[in-house]
Amino acid sequence: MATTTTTTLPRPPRASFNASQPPTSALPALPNSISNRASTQNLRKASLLPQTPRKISGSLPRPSTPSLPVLTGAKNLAPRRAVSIASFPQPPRTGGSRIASLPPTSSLSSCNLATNDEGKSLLPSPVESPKRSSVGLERSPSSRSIKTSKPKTISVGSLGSRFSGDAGGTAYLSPPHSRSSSAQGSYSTNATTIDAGAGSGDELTVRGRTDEKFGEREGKGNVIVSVRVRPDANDSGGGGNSEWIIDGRSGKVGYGGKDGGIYEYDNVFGQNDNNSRVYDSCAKRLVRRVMEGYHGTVFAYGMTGTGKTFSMQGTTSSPGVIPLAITDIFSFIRETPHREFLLRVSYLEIYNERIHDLLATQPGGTGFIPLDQQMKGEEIKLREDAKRGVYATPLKEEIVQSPTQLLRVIARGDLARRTSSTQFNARSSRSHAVVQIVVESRDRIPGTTAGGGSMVDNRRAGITGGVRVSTLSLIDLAGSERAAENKERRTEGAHINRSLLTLGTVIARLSSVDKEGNGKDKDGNHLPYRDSKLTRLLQPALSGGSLVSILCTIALPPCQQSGAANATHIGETMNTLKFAARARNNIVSHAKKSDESLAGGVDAGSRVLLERYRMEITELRAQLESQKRKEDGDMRDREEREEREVERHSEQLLEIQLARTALKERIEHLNRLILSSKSSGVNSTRNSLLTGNSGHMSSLSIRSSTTTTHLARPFSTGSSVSTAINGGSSSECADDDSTGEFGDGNATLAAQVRALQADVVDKNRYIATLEKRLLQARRSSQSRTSIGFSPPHKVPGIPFGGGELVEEARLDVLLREKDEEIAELRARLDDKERMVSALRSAARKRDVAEVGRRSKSSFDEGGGRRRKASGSSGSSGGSGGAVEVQDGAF
Ligand SMILES: Nc1ncnc2c1ncn2[C@@H]1O[C@H](COP(=O)(O)OP(=O)(O)OP(=O)(O)O)[C@@H](O)[C@H]1O
Repeated sequence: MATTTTTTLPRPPRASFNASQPPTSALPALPNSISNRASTQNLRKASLLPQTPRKISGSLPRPSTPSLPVLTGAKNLAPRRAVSIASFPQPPRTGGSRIASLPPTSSLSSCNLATNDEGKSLLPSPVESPKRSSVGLERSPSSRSIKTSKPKTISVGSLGSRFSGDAGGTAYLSPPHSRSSSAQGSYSTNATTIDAGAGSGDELTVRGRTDEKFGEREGKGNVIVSVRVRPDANDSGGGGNSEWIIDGRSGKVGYGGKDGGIYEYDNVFGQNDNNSRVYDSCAKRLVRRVMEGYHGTVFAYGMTGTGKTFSMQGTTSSPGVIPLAITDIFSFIRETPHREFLLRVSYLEIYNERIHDLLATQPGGTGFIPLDQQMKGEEIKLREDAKRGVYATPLKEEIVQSPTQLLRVIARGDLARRTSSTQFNARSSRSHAVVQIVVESRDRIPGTTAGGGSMVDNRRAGITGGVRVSTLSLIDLAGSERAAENKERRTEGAHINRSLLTLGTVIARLSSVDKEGNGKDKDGNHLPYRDSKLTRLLQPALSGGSLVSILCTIALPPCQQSGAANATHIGETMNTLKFAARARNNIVSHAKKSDESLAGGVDAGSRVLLERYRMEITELRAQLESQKRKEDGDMRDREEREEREVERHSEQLLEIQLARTALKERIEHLNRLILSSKSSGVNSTRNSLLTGNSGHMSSLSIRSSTTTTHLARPFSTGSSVSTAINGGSSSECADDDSTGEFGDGNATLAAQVRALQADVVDKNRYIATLEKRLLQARRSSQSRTSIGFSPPHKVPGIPFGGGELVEEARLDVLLREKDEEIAELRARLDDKERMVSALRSAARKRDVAEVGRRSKSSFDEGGGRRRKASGSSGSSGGSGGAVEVQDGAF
């Protein structure tokens, strides 16, 4: 996973290791302390040296020389700073590549062995019988035999006997084998040939390499105890530690001085062994087993400043057990596609016998809760139940999905962890810190009994595989400090020491635990797990339910150190070595793969999270589906409603269409009416009657010419308009209006007047009709508007109902046109009326003139006759004139 975490936590630099100041701080003395050489020997016999008849395979190739190489201390080793794991760019992949890049491990990292002139060891040899030691330990079928009181004795000559003997020390062979440690006899694991499923259930059993010539089976066991020697920053390599034996090949560490002894471990790491090698040998297999379903615990033990935190956390350039384990966890997940995993992590510390949640955050996730506040709040307690074992509650657990995320979470916890400056470590951990990674896993495809369908189908059908839960605990213990200067440090130190002492006691008494596995020793006394929070928390691991790897760190006393400080340092180092030896001998692990809990078989309260999530997902899915069904139903209803709406709208549209068509037809009809009234009948006929009218009338006629062009013909000047002076019906006039009564056209004038009057009446009637229809059209338009039709779909750019508005607008335009037309017709009627009155007055004048002319001519004719026939004719003419006047006054 190519993630990078480059943030360097603002952690104060760790103090450089001061080799000139021996770490006189003490781990609590083991119950069986050794005070003198004799007692050392006894101790070896009694407890320190492997008490089980273990078999160190004598058949393994031995180095040609038994002499121990000199421990070459780190020359001018620069002080190193322990950095939080958050500062690691990305933990390098564990595996072959890393191992290949490791610097060669010294085949035997030890101090100069004190030898005599003949080259014989001057070490106070605990060897009692080379024969016994060379044969090694015989493994008993029962792991309990490991705790027999038979002491294991090892000759110095046997050191390194299990190694190839590469003098150059460049070939680092398999780490020393582990010993049997299972009560059921299924404990020792081979690095590559574990068959977890074989044998008794899921207990680890060894499948390969049972050849007895190898004696004890090679491979790693359920309990691995390793010792790591921290490089001495100031050691010039001059051999100041000549009394110490550090044999990485044989896994032995010894002290040849007073109260010394040699102890054997699964791994011994010297100054050249880096964190990567330490992880590979101590924890890699364990981590993989945890991923397969076993519980696993790794813890670092040692006095202050010896490198516990350095080993667990590491540095940017040399990541420790925790980041490397995280990398491996995710590698495993990647390599196991047929299973699905859920990881949750918690991080607690035990400080002054109180548990603090290092991941606790304020409500709402805003910031870390200071530990002081936590102390005031609800106390975190340890509880125990059959399923979960011992656990702390309430404790925040975070679900993590990537190595980076997991590293960040742990880095956050590191920041909150208590550290203080001690005499030997400027940033000494003052608390025991426990990272717990809970791994839940299950098969992606449930077994064939599950129905064989797809995973989704099976889940839908409620068929699910079981969930396996395992826990990896990574613990960095606090280092003790005896000579604390201030009170706070002393209080801390007292708590630390007490808990470590309890741990030592429990481990020491594990050897006497009865086989029933009830946590009591042979005398029926309970082991004092409850005497400290640390041992209580470690109880499941120490009592055999888990794979265990213990890394004990020591620092050899600086060469130049002497006196009391040196003695204290040596004493503390020996205590660590004894603790490690006891742990190795006494802890019995019969770790089993945890059961796969089936959803149906587990009550809701204790149901594993993965299963709970799975159930929740199923429930949510069901909810989603029912919601979808409901939504589909709603959608169908809505669609039906919309369809009905659309139908209604289209019906309404149709109605509008029909109404519009009807309106159009009406308008066309009106137009036709207007046109016909303009183009034929009244106007044309009657206007034609105006032909020959006097010129001054033309101006009146022109107004009508917009619609009747033939009116443009001017009246001929001097033409007379005839009037039916002599009576006669208008019809006659109409029939004969072109010639007039007198054949001179004057008679047509009256006919014209009549015709125009008829035209006016006609037009008035027509206007009334138009007005009536317009009124009707307006009313129907208003009624449609009030119905409030809305078009089914909104036309973009036109507001809702825009189609109707457009239609309305068109109708309005038409109505306006009609109004204008009516106004025009009225104007024309006015013209015509004026024309009629003008004609009338012209006719009157003409009639008057005509009457005058006729009177005059008859007068003239009467005077002549009177003159001719003696006559008195003047009176008759006057009467005649009176008649004309009467006639003329029509
Ligand atoms: N194997 C090592 N190689 C190089 N430097 C080391 C090694 N082990 C420890 N150191 C250095 O020694 C110093 C003390 O180490 P560390 O803090 O890990 O000790 P510790 O055992 O955790 O102490 P404490 O119990 O006080 O917390 C650190 O500066 C660390 O870098």
